[in-house]
Amino acid sequence: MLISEFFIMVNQPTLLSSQLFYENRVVEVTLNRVMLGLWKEIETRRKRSASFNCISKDVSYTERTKHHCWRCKDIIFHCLDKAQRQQWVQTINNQLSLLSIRPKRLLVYINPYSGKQRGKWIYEQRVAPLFSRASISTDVIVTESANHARDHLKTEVDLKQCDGVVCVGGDGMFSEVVHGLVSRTQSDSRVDQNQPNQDLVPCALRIGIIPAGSTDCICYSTTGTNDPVTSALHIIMGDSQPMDVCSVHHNNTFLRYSVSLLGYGFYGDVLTDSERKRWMGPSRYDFSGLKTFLTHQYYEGTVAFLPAKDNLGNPRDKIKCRTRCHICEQGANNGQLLSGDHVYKMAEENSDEETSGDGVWRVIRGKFLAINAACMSCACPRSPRGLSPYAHLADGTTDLILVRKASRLDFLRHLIRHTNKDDQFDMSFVEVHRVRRFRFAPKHSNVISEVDLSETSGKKICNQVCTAHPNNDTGHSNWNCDGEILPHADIQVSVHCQLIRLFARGVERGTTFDTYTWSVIEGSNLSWQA
Ligand SMILES: CCCCCCCCCCCCC/C=C/[C@@H](O)[C@H](COP(=O)(O)O)NC(=O)CCCCC
Ligand SMILES: Nc1ncnc2c1ncn2[C@@H]1O[C@H](COP(=O)(O)OP(=O)(O)O)[C@@H](O)[C@H]1O
Ligand SMILES: [Ca+2]
Repeated sequence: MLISEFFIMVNQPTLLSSQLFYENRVVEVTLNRVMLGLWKEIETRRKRSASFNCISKDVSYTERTKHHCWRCKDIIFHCLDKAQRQQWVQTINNQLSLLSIRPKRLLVYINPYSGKQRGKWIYEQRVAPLFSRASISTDVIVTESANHARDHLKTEVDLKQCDGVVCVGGDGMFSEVVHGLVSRTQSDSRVDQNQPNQDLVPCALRIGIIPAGSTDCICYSTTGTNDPVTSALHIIMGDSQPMDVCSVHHNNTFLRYSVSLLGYGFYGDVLTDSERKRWMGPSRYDFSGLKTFLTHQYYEGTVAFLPAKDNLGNPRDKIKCRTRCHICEQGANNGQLLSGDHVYKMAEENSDEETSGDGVWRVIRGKFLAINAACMSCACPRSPRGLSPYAHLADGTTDLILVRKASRLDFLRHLIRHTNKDDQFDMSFVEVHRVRRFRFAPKHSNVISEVDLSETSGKKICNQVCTAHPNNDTGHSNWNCDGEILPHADIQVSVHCQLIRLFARGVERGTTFDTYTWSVIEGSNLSWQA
């Protein structure tokens, strides 16, 4: 069982301090009140972040390693006698019983078809042994169909019987769990999800993600990596990261929630095409991405948005969302989602402003290759800085990225910048706004494809992909909502600040503070050798 997170805080009151043996040396080990485990020894100079865990004869500890990954390691302390051992075990157990942040009972959903279909293996081989080592009991459900987890959470589960919900899979599986938990919380509180301006009730249970999917953007953006063991250790340590959720409505009817990407145009078309190629696994996105890029379709429509307050920075301010982010704290204090009725209409002009109860709406009309809303950075292995590198996990805003009609070459330059350190927003046809709400209305006429076959050497490929393009008939794209296709192009979106919490701590800074962080885990049979 993981007892606590331990910090080296020299002035904290000491609960227990003894000389123990470690690797044939005498070391001074101190346990302090604020769950402080100071392995004082001569070796504090080591300055590694770690947490240790007493299991059987070993003390195991988790250690932060490279690239935001955490690992479990073992260490053996030897006591002078049984009495000393008993004293340590007793004191640690007492501390353990005081910790309520660490989950003891988890409900686990595994999507066996996520990503490369290794979800079950990953859970059984890499995660379950750690949970059992930390004395966490689990109810494991391998899903049998899409929406199995969502519907189970919505209607069947006694939420009081568990301390958290874990999903093993990709962003789609996480989205299922979010829908189940958020909808259940609203129906238990008699809140009507169909009202776009309704304040929603935050979910009580935290959600853990064990990454096993195709994109794993939500896991990567909230931990800094897509490593299953790291995610398991964040769950065991009881980390908590609040997260914003966007609600998506069409004509005052609730459609879906979104926590990462809402993308119309390019990302909507990539998803629509890729759904027919699920058999290809994660590489379906590369194939459909190339195909959609060659199609070079643009869409006409009107975007209206309510800008965020100034104290929440802007999408190009270079302030990254990191553990204990102060911008997210501001967002929570602002109470970003203000209630009340807001009437706004789409302007016919290219750009306009409309006033409503809680601020000035801006209206922009144009032809767009992509309209993306990133409620978090959307960092993932394909794009390590993400769609909007300075977006925040829990500030109550989303970054609205408008990519206007541009040449294919310019669009390629823009896309490539998602994969390196260059600024993808520093281009004349791209604009980005930090917003609390937005609305999109497509132009109700067929959009003519901009493809000029004569300008590309890949004429033949281009010809094929254009004729096969899914949306040429309607002139509309689809919205990609965390990897699910939305049935309507005309949507209203509101951000709900910190509606859910994850077993994560956000992306950690690589500062010396982190390297001083220690934790201790304990097993009931702690038996140090005399
Ligand atoms: C020429 C190089 C172009 C490279 C462009 C790379 C840009 C990548 C940005 C990715 C943002 C991803 C945002 C997350 C989306 C996921 O929610 C969604 C569903 O994931 P999953 O459930 O795991 O399948 N994934 C996608 O929509 C895939 C987008 C890939 C676009 C190439
Ligand atoms: N047992 C199942 N059979 C089929 N589809 C499922 C099952 N369980 C979940 N799903 C659905 O699979 C889709 C993709 O899941 P996800 O875990 O995101 O994988 P990937 O990252 O590969 O897209 C989601 O829409 C989810 O609702
Ligand atoms: Ca946000």
